[in-house]
Amino acid sequence: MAPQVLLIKDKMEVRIHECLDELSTDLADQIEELCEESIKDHGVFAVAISGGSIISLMRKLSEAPYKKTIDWSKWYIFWADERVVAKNHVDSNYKLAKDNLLSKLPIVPSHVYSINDSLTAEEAASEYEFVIRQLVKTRVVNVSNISDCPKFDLILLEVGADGHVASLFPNHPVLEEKNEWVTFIANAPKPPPERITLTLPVINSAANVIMVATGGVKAEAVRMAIDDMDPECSVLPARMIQPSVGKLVWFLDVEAASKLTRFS
Ligand SMILES: O=C1O[C@H](COP(=O)(O)O)[C@@H](O)[C@H](O)[C@H]1O
Repeated sequence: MAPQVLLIKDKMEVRIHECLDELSTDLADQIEELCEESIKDHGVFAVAISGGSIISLMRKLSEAPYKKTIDWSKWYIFWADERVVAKNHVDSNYKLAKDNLLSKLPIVPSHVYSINDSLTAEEAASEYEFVIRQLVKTRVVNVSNISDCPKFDLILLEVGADGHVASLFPNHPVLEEKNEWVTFIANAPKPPPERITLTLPVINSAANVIMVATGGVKAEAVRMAIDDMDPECSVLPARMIQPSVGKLVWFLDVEAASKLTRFS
């Protein structure tokens, strides 16, 4: 069954699915389409991924037809955020993606830019920003036309039940960071406390952002991120994702969409 599609603004679309299998297929179709556009435009596809259940929702990419039809040699993988733990730790976003997705795809190993797990949070954030800066210089990662920020071809985010995305948590000073591309926090309200994250200006400079939320537990966060709100209402990180030039597409299941006033 085709998803119900709501067009909220010219650059924002919400796709609501009856079941997770349908959502996964639609997500894989959308990623393949964006990948083809990017490769046609500038020869590569630079993607930042997140942790959480979005990784299992991306699983169709490792199945037919996508595994054969996608040009994996042009993919460059980054992380929107990482927890400060060893790469083989159960909380590592790298481990989650490696075990459940990347190990099943023919991505060139040297195109996988994971965050250094042998450094402090501060050092790892600054090293990751340096790595991205080098890749912007060589145009593996594009640069924004309106700021000096990197312009990832796609950033994939999952919304937490509290409205956080990447490691940008509600009411946290990290939301104010305007200068760094990558920063760190030491006190995340969700464990583990130490994390490294792309900042809001970088996420909002992407050519495309996909936000995923599934399950009734996320319905309130989704409502507060998408519905018309009183400007006095506290601003949720998920609502602060508004690409300046790029496109934003939400992938929801009916449970996560259930509190949206526009959804019938
Ligand atoms: O901690 C994280 O959480 C989000 C997803 O939130 P969840 O509570 O639904 O698991 C994830 O996307 C992010 O990358 C991560 O570090």
